[in-house]
Amino acid sequence: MIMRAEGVTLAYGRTPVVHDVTLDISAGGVGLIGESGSGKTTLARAFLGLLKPVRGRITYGGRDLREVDMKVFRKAVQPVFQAESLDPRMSVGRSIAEGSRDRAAVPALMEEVGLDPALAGRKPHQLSGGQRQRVVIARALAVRPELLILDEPTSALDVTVQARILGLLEGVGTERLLITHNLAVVGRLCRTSHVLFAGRIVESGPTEDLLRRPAHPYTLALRDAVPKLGGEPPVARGRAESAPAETGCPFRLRCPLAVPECESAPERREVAGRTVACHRAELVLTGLAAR
Ligand SMILES: Nc1ncnc2c1ncn2[C@@H]1O[C@H](COP(=O)(O)OP(=O)(O)OP(=O)(O)O)[C@@H](O)[C@H]1O
Repeated sequence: MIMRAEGVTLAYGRTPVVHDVTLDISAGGVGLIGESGSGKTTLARAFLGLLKPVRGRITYGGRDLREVDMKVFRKAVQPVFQAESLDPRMSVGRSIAEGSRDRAAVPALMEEVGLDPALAGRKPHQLSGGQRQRVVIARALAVRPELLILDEPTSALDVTVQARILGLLEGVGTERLLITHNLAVVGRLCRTSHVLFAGRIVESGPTEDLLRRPAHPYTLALRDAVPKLGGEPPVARGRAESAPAETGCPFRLRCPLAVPECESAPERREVAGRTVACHRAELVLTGLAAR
């Protein structure tokens, strides 16, 4: 295991937005899936050491992040955010060399991510969106990190370019935590996935199982939104506008299967090889819920 969140609660000021999250970043890729505002980026920031938990802890190599040498950590764990994060005034070659301070390595890195080294002198706006995203990946790889934390690395790209970037990431081999609202993306890159709703993990398990047979109605709604690659946020039978419930199951006001029992918060429990927080998981698994 590379990193771990143990009972982590994260807040901005006094407002908690991620609640009691426990998850391991282990080999094979880990996906964090949820719609806009579910807390994915907030959790990514905590894994990058940019936001401190108000409860629980984040560990790296088994040690609390607060005790880890940040110089070592900052190289080992690299963010891959959207290409808009590139400095517009800097040539892409300089951007790539920024972390490693090794200009000589730039051509090889550019080739590694499928970019012509002749483009090194260009500014980001002189490249296509897909090329810019490759620059962001090359910049992260320049320091030979142990783990990449990828936040919606392909959502700004059209579907064919998106597929090529996913192919590139598949080939890179560095361990990854991948954040996305798109289940199809984690299907390619992550062995294990966690589904986040309103700052809580509602389902965790092998990505293949989550995609094939979701156990939580929210995962089901996300999965059924998959054909709209990079498209709109998922809807659960037209009730997507409802705010999360403050008591009981947070999804219950949007859930087509909600019953009075859902007014009490469901415990996380093991069902069919995954961990799910839903009173109705067995019903979802039978497939009846999809009709
Ligand atoms: N700097 C901030 N200050 C206060 N609240 C914030 C801040 N950043 C995010 N939030 C709030 O925290 C919650 C989670 O936001 P977060 O950006 O983590 O979600 P997300 O799942 O990554 O969404 P998206 O896919 O849109 O990026 C939201 O309610 C958001 O409004």
